[in-house]
Amino acid sequence: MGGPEPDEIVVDHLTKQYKRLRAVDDLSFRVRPGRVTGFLGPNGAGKTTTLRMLLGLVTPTSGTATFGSRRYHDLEEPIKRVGAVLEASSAHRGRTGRNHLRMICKATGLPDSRADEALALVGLTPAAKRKFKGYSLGMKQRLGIAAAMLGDPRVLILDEPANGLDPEGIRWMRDLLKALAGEGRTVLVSSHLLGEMQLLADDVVILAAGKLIQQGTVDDVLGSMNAAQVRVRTPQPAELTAALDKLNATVTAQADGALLITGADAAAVGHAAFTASVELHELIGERGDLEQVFLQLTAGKAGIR
Ligand SMILES: Nc1ncnc2c1ncn2[C@@H]1O[C@H](COP(=O)(O)OP(=O)(O)OP(=O)(O)O)[C@@H](O)[C@H]1O
Repeated sequence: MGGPEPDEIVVDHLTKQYKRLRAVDDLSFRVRPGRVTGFLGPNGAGKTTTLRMLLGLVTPTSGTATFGSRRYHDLEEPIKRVGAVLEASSAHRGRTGRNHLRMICKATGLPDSRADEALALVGLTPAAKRKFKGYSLGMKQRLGIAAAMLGDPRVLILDEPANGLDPEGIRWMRDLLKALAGEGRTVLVSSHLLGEMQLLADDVVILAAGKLIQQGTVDDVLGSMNAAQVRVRTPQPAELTAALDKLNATVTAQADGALLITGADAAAVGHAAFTASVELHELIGERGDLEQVFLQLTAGKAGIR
């Protein structure tokens, strides 16, 4: 791997130890600009802790989390480099959305005009003069993104942004994040909504119990051996199972008499059957979905720690 680009997120041997609990355990991965990267893991996997270390809100026990090669606190004008939405945005209840954003502009030296631009970006212009206490959860999420986008940052970090959104809101969020990545920004989104990630993300980083389980493009992760699933019918199930055992594939008998095989693709199963002179009546390769891969990858690692 070459040196990092300035807008690349680089997590390098990052560890956070809380007394007896190692929330993040020697974690290394990179997040590239111009793509949406899904940060996935079961509850308690360490996603939020990692994002907080990136943003300088939690001090790592060891290792580093940087933008290019600079820590958040070492960035000049961080509001123009990195935008973050860590939890449903909070604002003073009696303040309007626009005034909330204008106050952030004032505090960070941005022109007031950015408030209205950011409101327009997230479709909140009609609610600009409404008070925060009257905002729905979806509107609060939008306001949080508007705040993160005030400085027009090249890197955007969002922790569970789809929480509380209705299907239309989720589609809106997906389109916005894809468009922002399309402009060359780095977009890192944590979520446990796997179906949504499959639609949204280009790359995924999968975490369980503080450790990296897998990283790659969504296509690669889905296409990985564990995702492949093959459905077979044969009058010689015992012989086929014995032949597949040598490939370390898992064979499960289905209620309808078919065998479901994971850990080998259709070509490997066909070849094993041919070599062992096993007659096949049906051979169908099926692609797993991200949910399935995720469950396989994190199986047994997601327990209470
Ligand atoms: N300040 C803290 N002190 C002690 N333990 C903590 C602290 N913050 C987080 N933890 C623990 O670290 C582990 C990882 O938590 P974290 O919130 O990073 O996970 P997560 O992947 O974001 O999970 P979730 O999806 O549930 O938010 C959890 O077991 C959590 O209880």
